[in-house]
Formats: sequence, C-alpha cells, structure tokens
Amino acid sequence: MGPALRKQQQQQQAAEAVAPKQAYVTFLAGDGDYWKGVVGLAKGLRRVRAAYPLVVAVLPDVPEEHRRSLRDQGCVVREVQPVYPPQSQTQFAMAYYVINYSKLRIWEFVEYERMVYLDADMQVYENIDHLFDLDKGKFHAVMDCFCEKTWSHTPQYKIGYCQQSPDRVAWPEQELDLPPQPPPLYFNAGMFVHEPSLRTARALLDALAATPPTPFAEQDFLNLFFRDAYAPLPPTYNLVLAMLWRHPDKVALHEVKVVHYCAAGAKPWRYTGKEPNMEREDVRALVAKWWDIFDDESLDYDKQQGAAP
Ligand SMILES: O=c1ccn([C@@H]2O[C@H](COP(=O)(O)OP(=O)(O)O)[C@@H](O)[C@H]2O)c(=O)[nH]1
Ligand SMILES: OC[C@H]1O[C@H](O[C@@H]2[C@@H](O)[C@H](O)[C@@H](O)[C@H](O)[C@@H]2O)[C@H](O)[C@@H](O)[C@H]1O
Repeated sequence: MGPALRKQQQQQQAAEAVAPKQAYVTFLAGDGDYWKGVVGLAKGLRRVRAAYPLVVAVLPDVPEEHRRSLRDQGCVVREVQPVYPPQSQTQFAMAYYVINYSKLRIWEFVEYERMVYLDADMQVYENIDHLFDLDKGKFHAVMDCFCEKTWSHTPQYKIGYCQQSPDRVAWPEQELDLPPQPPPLYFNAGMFVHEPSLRTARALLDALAATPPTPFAEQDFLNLFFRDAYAPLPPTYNLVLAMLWRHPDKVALHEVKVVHYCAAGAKPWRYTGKEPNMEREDVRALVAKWWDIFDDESLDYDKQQGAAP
C-alpha cells in the first residue's frame, strides 16, 4: 500500500474514531408531507444545541427531492428496506400503520451504540441529550394514554380505564370477560431510547414473523417484545397531545421537553384547527411554537456552519 493510500486510511480511521457513536433517529416513509416534520425536528434539535446528529431512516419511496431537503438540514439519510408483518385480516387503528413496522430497521444502525428515536411528528423544546446516559439494557419510553377513540377496540377503553390515571376507573377484579389484572404498562412508540444491535434486529424480525399483527402495529409489537425491559420515562419526554384534555392534572406544560403532535388533526404542517380539541388555546400555542422553529432561517444547517442538528 502506497504512502498516500496509507495516509488516507489513517485519516479515515481517525475520523471514524471521533465520529459520534450516538445519534437521534427518525423514520420517513412515502412522498407525502411528513418530510416537513423531519425538517422541523432537525431544526428543533439544533435550536436546543443537541450534541448528536439526526439520522433519518427512509423507505425507498421517499423522493430524492425530500431526501435533499433533509441533507440540506444536516440530516444523515439512510435508506432502509420495508418491514412487513405477517399477512392477516387485521384492521389497524389507522390503515397506514402497516408501514410503521419499518421503524424496526433502526436496530440495524450498528455504527451507533445508542440512539434516541423520535417520530417525525414530534418537536424537542429542551435539550434531552442526557437520555443517552440512561441505564443500558432497558427500553426507555413514555407511557401512552388509552382514552382516545383510536383505543375503542380495547377492553380498557370500554371500561374507561387508563394507565395514566389508574385510580380514576379502577380495574374490575370480578368481570368475567376481562383479564383479572389491568394490561402491563404500555409505552408510546413515538419516542424511545435504544441500543442498535444486529442480534436484536434479527430477533425482532424473527419474532415479528411469528406475531399476528394488532391494531397499533409496531407499537403493540415493540411493547410485547420489550415488555420485560420497559422502563417508563416521565411524560415530559413525549407529551402525547391527548394528555392535555384526558389527563390535564398530569401535564405541566412549562416542564414539557418533547411534544408529540399525534392527535387527529394535530400535525402542525397540516393543522386546520377544525378537528375536536384542535381549537384549544394550548394546542394552538404548541402548533405556533412548532412553526416558529420550522420558519426560523437562523436555525437552517448552512446558517449554523455545520453545527450538530
Ligand atoms: O405517511 C407516513 C406516515 C408515518 N410516517 C412516519 O411514521 C411515524 C408514525 O406515524 P404517525 O406520526 O402518523 O403516528 P401517530 O404518532 O400520529 O399515531 C411518523 O411520525 C413518521 O415518522 C411517515 O414517515 N410517513
Ligand atoms: O403505528 C402505531 C402508532 O402508534 C402510536 O400512535 C398512536 C398512539 O399515540 C395512541 O395513543 C394515540 O391515541 C393515537 O392517536 C396515535 O396514533 C405512535 O405514536 C406511533 O409512532 C405509531 O407507533
């Protein structure tokens, strides 16, 4: 090997040695408008001086124009192949949820030791880099809420039980057609801390092949797969918007670090304010806050001279 090639290889090894082994990661599918959510997220992470890059797992159907917009915002764009659940007649809570199984590909990003996953319909308003220091071997995520209509297929919705306020409607002990215990703690799969590993990636896909799909698609599956490792985080790290009207006593908006715009009609880039609860002042303010960041050109990657997003 000539001296020039040896020098280039040493430079490459030196660069790899300092490359961050940790990153934020999100998922983008289709040629629709979720890319705007990713751009907002990249700018939001830059605004809070996140120390790590934002990786975007994109399905092959994401157009080059959208990928360019993400790269222009400093994102690391990684194409992944879709993951599908076994064939079934399952009715997903939302028909498009079937593509969300492809989120599982992020366990294959083994150039990173630890990643924080965030849905593209989320925004980070305070620095959360400390999540990368949480205990390893656990699955850190925020508990979901069972009160929205999207849960109407579940026994807990039917009796009005929600893990967010377990004392509001106690789980009946003697109901014949109900399990004797409430469901195990269940997380929202819009934000979680995970450790990429090919072994785990393989185990996830093998388990998926043997698991009949259920209404909340990969979220149900991840709750099943990580049921013994789940470690709940406070709702400040993933404010599922419905908490504002379903469990207002559990929400202190000034403490919220991450907002998840997952209620019907809440996606800021499509917001009309006409769907139920979308006319609320707190929701309007959170949507306006998202747009303030999205429209802030000073947060664009090129303006920050390559600062970490
Ligand atoms: O057409 C779509 C639908 C979903 N997603 C990705 O999948 C995530 C989960 O979907 P969604 O946010 O709609 O679920 P929700 O949390 O609103 O139920 C999104 O945030 C995106 O990251 C996407 O990229 N394109
Ligand atoms: O594919 C299933 C999805 O399930 C979850 O969304 C749900 C959940 O938050 C419910 O509690 C809400 O009622 C509902 O509106 C919302 O869509 C995740 O946020 C998303 O990333 C994805 O895993």
